[in-house]
Amino acid sequence: MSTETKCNPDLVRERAKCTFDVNELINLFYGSEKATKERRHFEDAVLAVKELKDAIPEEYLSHKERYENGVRKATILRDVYRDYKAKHNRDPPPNQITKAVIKDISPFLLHNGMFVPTIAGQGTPEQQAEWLPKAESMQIIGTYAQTELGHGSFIRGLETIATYDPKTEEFVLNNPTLTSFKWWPGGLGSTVNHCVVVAQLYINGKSHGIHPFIAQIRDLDTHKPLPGVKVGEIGPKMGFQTANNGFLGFDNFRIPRKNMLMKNAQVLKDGTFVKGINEKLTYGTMVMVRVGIVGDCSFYAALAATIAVRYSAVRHQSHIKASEPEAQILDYLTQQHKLFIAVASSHVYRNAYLWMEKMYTNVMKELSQDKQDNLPELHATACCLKAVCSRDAGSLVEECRLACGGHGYMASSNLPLTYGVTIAAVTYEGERTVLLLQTARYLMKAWMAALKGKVLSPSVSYLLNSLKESKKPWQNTPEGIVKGFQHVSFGKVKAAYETIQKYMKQGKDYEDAWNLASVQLVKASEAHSRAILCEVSWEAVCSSSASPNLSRVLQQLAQLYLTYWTLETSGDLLLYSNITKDDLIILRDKYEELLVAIRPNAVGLVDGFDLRDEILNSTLGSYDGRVYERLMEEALKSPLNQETVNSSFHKYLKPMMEKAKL
Ligand SMILES: CC/C=C\C/C=C\C/C=C\C/C=C\C/C=C\C/C=C\C=C\C(=O)SCCNC(=O)CCNC(=O)[C@H](O)C(C)(C)COP(=O)(O)OP(=O)(O)OC[C@H]1O[C@@H](n2cnc3c(N)ncnc32)[C@H](O)[C@@H]1OP(=O)(O)O
Ligand SMILES: Cc1cc2nc3c(=O)[nH]c(=O)nc-3n(C[C@H](O)[C@H](O)[C@H](O)COP(=O)(O)OP(=O)(O)OC[C@H]3O[C@@H](n4cnc5c(N)ncnc54)[C@H](O)[C@@H]3O)c2cc1C
Repeated sequence: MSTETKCNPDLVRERAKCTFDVNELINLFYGSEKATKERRHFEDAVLAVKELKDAIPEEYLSHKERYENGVRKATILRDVYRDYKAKHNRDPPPNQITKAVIKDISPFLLHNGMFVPTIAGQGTPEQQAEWLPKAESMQIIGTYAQTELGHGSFIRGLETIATYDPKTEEFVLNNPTLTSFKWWPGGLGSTVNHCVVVAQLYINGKSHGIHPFIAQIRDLDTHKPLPGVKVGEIGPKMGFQTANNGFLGFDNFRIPRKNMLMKNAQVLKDGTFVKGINEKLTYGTMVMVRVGIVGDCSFYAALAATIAVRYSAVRHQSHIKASEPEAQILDYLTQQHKLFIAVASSHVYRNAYLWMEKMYTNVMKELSQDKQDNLPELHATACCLKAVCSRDAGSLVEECRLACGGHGYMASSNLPLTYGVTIAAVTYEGERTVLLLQTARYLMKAWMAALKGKVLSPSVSYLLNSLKESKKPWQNTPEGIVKGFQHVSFGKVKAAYETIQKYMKQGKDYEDAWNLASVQLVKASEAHSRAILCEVSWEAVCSSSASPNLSRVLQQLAQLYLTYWTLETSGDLLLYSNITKDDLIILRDKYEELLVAIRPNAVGLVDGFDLRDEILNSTLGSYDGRVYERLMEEALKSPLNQETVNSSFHKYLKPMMEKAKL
């Protein structure tokens, strides 16, 4: 029997309506038919491992049990990765199967996501040769320990100290205050035995800024903290329950000189400090992860959209016309307005990620040739896209959850957990406002260069064009809208710059003027991000190799994104571009037409994300649409349903009722 015949009939009908080839979309989204095959093959291999299946839903486990189950599954998953590599002589293809296995966040996320990359990116060839084989094969497990109780954003203010002792050729690590304790690193709580510690380097009483050091913190056999190490877990959070975030403090803890990662700056045996070519290269891992987070945002938007769109196709409630049966809630235009932007945004973030990945790879290549010219552009762009995509993705996931009504509030919908995980990215790897202000620094410099008629980097060259060109009449085309967003960014950058100048003319120094203009600076960075997202995604759609049928739908999605944000930010466009009220009315109508045009393909579009049921992990979103059956099946797994009468009845309820009779 085919899967289709077991499906909810609404979903069968939806799939029959689809005007494009879903497999073509899947292959386009993931790169190629080969990439799809390899990814699915790997996912199959993981899901075939019986031990990775959970007996009961994670939510019924205690904090400790949940962590232990997470570690158990992460180690099995690690074996599957290793076996795949041994068999195929290459890493497994990019995939999201960890989400099907760990459900929440792996206690190894920081090992793979930051510990290994930091050794690779910040270590000398000798250090890489020493640490990488051990780390990659999991002989040692590590994390990235930077944030402290007192400082996360302002990393120059970190208080962990590494004092060089030339007599023994060692660094002495200390956390002199409570606020200097490391706080947050994933896996630190109970999992890792090593970490990259970011600390202030002192030589002969002189500070040399922050640098990364490798420290072994637990015994490899007993796992006990080494003498001089105080380490533990920070407790339950809004999400990330299995990430095992921890705290760490050192008391005169010695590590050899070779444990400072010295690709950028070095400390010689005699204590001579050799400065790197650019001290900000020490922040390299964060830049890489910020790029990766844009890709993650695409995944989370796709996951939430898949669940909410499928559910909305299955769910019937009320009537559009009294004479007709109860409507699928997906037929309400308000529902389409809530959901289709999540589908469209997932594609936008995916294209932005691929674009950023190219920029990242180019800059890394240039850095290996000691060329740094494009590093500021990479940093500025990664900061603002990470900031804007993570916040937007969080809001989209929450909107999808709300769009599922009461059932969206069930843990078994997987939308609450997904929200907790998605929204965390607004804060980690650089808090949103702080990162937008980094981009604003870059924009102010670009603006000053533009005023002097200098050539600007590609991502900000529109500032120069907008400065040179007189504003042309608004055009209600995608290209016209992209230009409009560039005008908004131009206008906001100019206004923020002029506000700083105004305060300085009033006698304020630059720093105070900056702070007074910072709300505008943040808005300028947001507008710059929106202009990039619109331009990059529209160009990607126009240059795609999709068939005419698919291309039409992808263009509709991209236009939906452009139109949605035009309407959302119409005040800005009225202020800074030549858009008129009439143009906005035309675009409002166009937006509604787009929702109606996308509607028949809604289920096909989310099927095109190719997220299997195990990854969705949702009663509401599975491929077959057996929503109500699954809700009931999951409810019956509650421990409270494993007994007819709970002991609390005899202990509390009955005595209470009897007391009440007296
Ligand atoms: C291609 C990639 C492909 C794939 C990616 C692969 C994997 C990733 C995949 C997915 C990701 C998902 C998960 C990953 C794993 C982990 C995530 C989970 C947990 C999270 C971990 C963490 O949170 S770790 C801690 C992160 N902490 C921060 O982000 C701190 C934020 N703060 C800062 O970065 C800095 O303090 C600051 C930038 C805000 C300020 O620095 P400061 O030294 O004070 O600088 P200023 O004096 O303000 O001067 C600024 C000048 O320096 C330039 N600058 C700053 N940073 C950089 C940089 N990184 N690169 C280059 N230049 C930089 C800045 O532009 C200024 O220049 P001026 O010319 O204007 O002076
Ligand atoms: C789930 C999760 C996982 C994490 N994992 C790790 C990890 O593995 N390793 C690690 O080292 N860290 C980790 N972190 C820490 C994370 O990187 C920091 O929390 C983050 O960088 C924000 O720093 P903060 O907490 O100091 O926020 P703060 O800087 O204290 O932010 C608080 C408020 O102050 C504002 N603010 C701060 N500075 C400025 C400024 N200059 N201008 C304007 N406003 C400002 C912010 O905008 C924000 O509104 C994790 C955090 C989370 C939530």
